[in-house]
Amino acid sequence: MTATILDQIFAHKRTEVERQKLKIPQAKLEQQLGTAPKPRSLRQALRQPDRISLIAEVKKASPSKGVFLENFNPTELAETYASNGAAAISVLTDVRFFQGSLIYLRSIHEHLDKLGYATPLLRKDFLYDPYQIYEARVSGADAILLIVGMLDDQTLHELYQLTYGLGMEALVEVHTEDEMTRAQALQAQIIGINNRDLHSFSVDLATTQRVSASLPAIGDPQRPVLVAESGIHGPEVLPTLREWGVDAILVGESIVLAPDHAAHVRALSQNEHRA
Ligand SMILES: O=C(O)c1ccccc1NCC(=O)[C@H](O)[C@H](O)COP(=O)(O)O
Repeated sequence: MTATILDQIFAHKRTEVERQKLKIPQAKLEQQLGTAPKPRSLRQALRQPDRISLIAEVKKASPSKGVFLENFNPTELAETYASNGAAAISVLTDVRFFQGSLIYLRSIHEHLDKLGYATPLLRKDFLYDPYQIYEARVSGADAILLIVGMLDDQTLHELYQLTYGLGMEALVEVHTEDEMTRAQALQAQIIGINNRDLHSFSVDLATTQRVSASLPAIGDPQRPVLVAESGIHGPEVLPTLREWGVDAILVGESIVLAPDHAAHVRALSQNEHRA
């Protein structure tokens, strides 16, 4: 049987993490916690009564589509996002398949901090080991991604607890109704529904509507912050997503491919409506 790209990503991630642990042991990361920047709340940034918030992604490449941006400048891109209304910024840190880096996360944090932007940063990667949560925290992440489909319940629970224990928040990503049940059992406060099937890469926006059906009703204080992820091209879909109770969208490809990044970020961020 041939390994899918997702299998290859997971296999390589394990090698990468083990190699990294030899370079910088976890104990060393733990020592750095005292001087790491204080995390900002992703949840607060995303739940706005009058609009759908934008998490804009710093995405140079993807395993399904290859390189999007040849002249890729992560700090410049993040500045464009922050200055044009993005509520939060997702930074892909996977090296091999997305051409991302933890160094980008650190430099974006420092750059935005210098400019006075407090936009929360999400470490977007395939996280399965506590080591990666410490790495995220000392590199300036305010939140991390946990993909339910790649974790057993015990690991999911442990990583979730560690994340909040370190002062960060987790975007808990699901793609199916079963995964949503597991995210709800975790009492996840921020749930992302990925419209992209990570096995076939096919994208269907209706996944958000279908998979969110079991959440508490819109307006119920128990309802988690709901993020629709992937496959969002323009602001024309925002009214529909609003009807489905979506609080935020996570967008990468359509922003980095837009001829004018700033204009596209503004178009996706400025969608005020009556609360
Ligand atoms: O983007 C991919 O092709 C991909 C392939 C395999 C695993 C994950 C993948 N993407 C990660 C993401 O979740 C997206 O980067 C993110 O949701 C933004 O999606 P888009 O707006 O469609 O770039």
